Amino acid sequence: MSLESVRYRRGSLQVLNQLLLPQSSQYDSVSGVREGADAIRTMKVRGAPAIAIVGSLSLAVELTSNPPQQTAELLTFVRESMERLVGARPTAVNMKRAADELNAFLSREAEKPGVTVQELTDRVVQWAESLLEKDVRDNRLIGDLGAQHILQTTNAPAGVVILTHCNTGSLATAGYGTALGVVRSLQALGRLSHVFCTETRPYNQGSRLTAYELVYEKIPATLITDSMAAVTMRERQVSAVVVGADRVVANGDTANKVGTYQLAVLAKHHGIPFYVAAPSTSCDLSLPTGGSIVIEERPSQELTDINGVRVAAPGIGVWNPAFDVTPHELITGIITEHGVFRPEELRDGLSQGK
Ligand SMILES: CSC[C@H]1O[C@H](OP(=O)(O)O)[C@H](O)[C@@H]1O
Repeated sequence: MSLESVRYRRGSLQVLNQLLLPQSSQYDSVSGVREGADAIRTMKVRGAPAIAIVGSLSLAVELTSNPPQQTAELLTFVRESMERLVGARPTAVNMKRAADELNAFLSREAEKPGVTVQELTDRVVQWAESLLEKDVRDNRLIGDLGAQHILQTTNAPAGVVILTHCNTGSLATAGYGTALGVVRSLQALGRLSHVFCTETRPYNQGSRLTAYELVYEKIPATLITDSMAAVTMRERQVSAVVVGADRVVANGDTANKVGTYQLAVLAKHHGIPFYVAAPSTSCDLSLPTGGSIVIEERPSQELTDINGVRVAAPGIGVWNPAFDVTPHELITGIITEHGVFRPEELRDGLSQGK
């Protein structure tokens, strides 16, 4: 079984259908933007960085197979395609950032004298392709910087114990992962004792995806239910909680998988450091606080049903937000590819890292 969420070569994009994991490892072809948006909306593909990468590559494959003949047509197609992709899932900022950056890039390129529509199309495709390598590079930096920081600030002579939530590994990114990247770097240093991963109801990214990644890489780990987080922190010598992010805003408030906020409250209560691991592509400094973040609400069946079988009482009301916002006061540090910052240092830290 493979841990690659995406398989891409120019003109061909395949995504690992994460709805079928861990039972089966099936790659589905994505031939264009509509299929890319559907794969994101249905959560075949998920994870803030992976959403932006698959969305952008779905545009690249469509442009490769059906290149516009006029520059004006290209500009309109790219703008409308990115709007469609951004609309697939609203909370993670990565796809919106990619859309804004690509539209700005293309506008600048289109102003250059004598540039042809084919040259512009090629530059859009190359721009999308560059996201793959950049994401893996960023994740390895996040992993190494986060591991070093945790080793320097925690006393864990027998090895570090990490509690993590949702899936933030190779299945949520182009590879290596963010919070799971920190786990991988600690493991590579021989300084990881154990990982506790939460089930992460209702989509079960923890039991289906993170557990799959940890077993695959023979990283010592234990699956717990979301409701076991408090007793695990009290009785299992957790050194640090490390989670991912879908949108970190200017004051450090962070939207992440629902259940993250309560982990932060529990970590505070138990005196355990709480870290958000996220690339700068998951940061949105245009929003001053987390109150402005749109929280996606998903179909009630994702909560009431298991494998298509209803387990909740018929007729009960359902609230199924996919994310919650952790206030910056509960966050010890934000681990980025530019460094580890306290929430109040984030804006300056990112601007200096550019
Ligand atoms: C590497 S960030 C992954 C981030 O995205 C997940 O959300 P979803 O599975 O709904 O796309 C979750 O919030 C993770 O922390």
